Amino acid sequence: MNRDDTTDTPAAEGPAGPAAERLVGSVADRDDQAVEAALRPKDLDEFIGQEKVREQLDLVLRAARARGATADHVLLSGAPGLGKTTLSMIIAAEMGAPIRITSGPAIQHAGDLAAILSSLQEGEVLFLDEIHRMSRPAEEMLYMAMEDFRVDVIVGKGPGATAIPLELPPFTLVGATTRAGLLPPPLRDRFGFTAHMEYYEPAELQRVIHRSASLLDVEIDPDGAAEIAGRSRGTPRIANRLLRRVRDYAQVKADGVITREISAAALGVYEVDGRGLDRLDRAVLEALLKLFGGGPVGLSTLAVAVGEERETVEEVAEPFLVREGLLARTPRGRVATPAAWVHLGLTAPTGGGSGARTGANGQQDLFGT
Ligand SMILES: Nc1ncnc2c1ncn2[C@@H]1O[C@H](COP(=O)(O)OP(=O)(O)OP(=O)(O)O)[C@@H](O)[C@H]1O
Repeated sequence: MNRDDTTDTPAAEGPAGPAAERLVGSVADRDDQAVEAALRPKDLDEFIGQEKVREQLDLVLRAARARGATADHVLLSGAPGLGKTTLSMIIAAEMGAPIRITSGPAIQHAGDLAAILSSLQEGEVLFLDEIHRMSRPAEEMLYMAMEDFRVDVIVGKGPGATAIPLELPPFTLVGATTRAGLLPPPLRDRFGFTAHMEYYEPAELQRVIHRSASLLDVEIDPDGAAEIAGRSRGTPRIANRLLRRVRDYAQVKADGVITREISAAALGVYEVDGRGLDRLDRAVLEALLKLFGGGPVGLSTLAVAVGEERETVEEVAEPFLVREGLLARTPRGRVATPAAWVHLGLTAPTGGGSGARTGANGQQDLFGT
């Protein structure tokens, strides 16, 4: 199948590749890792936004505490940087339990998982990031561990192999995934509580920025925070990263106080525009509008036009452009929406010549009639 044929929801940016190096990339870089620990909310009251998730989780944890029991297993899904790791640490803190952190790709053999599980303390929280990337044998071992707090350790090979049952202390598994749809149903069904984390509203990000600014001892006014929030792509990690770059600018070019003008000027230097698009996002949109009249155009052609790999365009630039309603993936190729023309300050061509107007399969009315 031609991959231009995709009309599905784009995947979140993956952990590797160009996404990891962008100022507006949602995956943590080295710099983020150094400061994130200091910025993480420590309990549910401090955790901003995600009201429903917080309310439901609060009930789950309170009930478990009242019963003197270990909390149910929790599955957190959502894009990178929305607070899954933070929430897992809060779960442990609220339960007064230690936490062990690992990830699906780190568990390649069932034996790796058996070693971790067998060393857990009673009530411990095991945070398994990217749980959808665990190996199959480990996944199957996890089924039994989650349900019966027991694993079968296989000793030996071939016909002589024997399974030695091993009892585990009760523990809480917190699984995190950017791709809940990739989890096999038997695994998904073993979580007692599942929460989907949504992108944050600008007002919530503004609160995140104020909180982080105060922890970093940076002076910021409400307009300055609003300006950063509007460019943070709904993601607290990006908001915190942009805040740090704006802080640098405010210190070097001004008196250290972050205002709307300072935020806009600083993020202008880093080529993050008013809506959070960066150089690559805008290059893709510009090519689509200026070279192809708004489309439809195939992904490969678009990628050549911007001098990038098609995977970079598809996985790094497009998800946000689609989410923002600036670009649509149609069976005939990529099409710019009216909002894309407005955002770049360009005028959509009139008449029937534009691909955007003549686009097929339900896209004809993108510009209205
Ligand atoms: N609700 C929130 N309130 C305040 N800060 C938040 C919130 N959610 C996330 N953050 C901040 O954003 C940063 C990234 O959060 P976190 O590492 O928990 O994201 P994640 O979803 O686990 O990302 P990944 O999937 O890449 O592991 C943290 O430093 C944290 O301080």
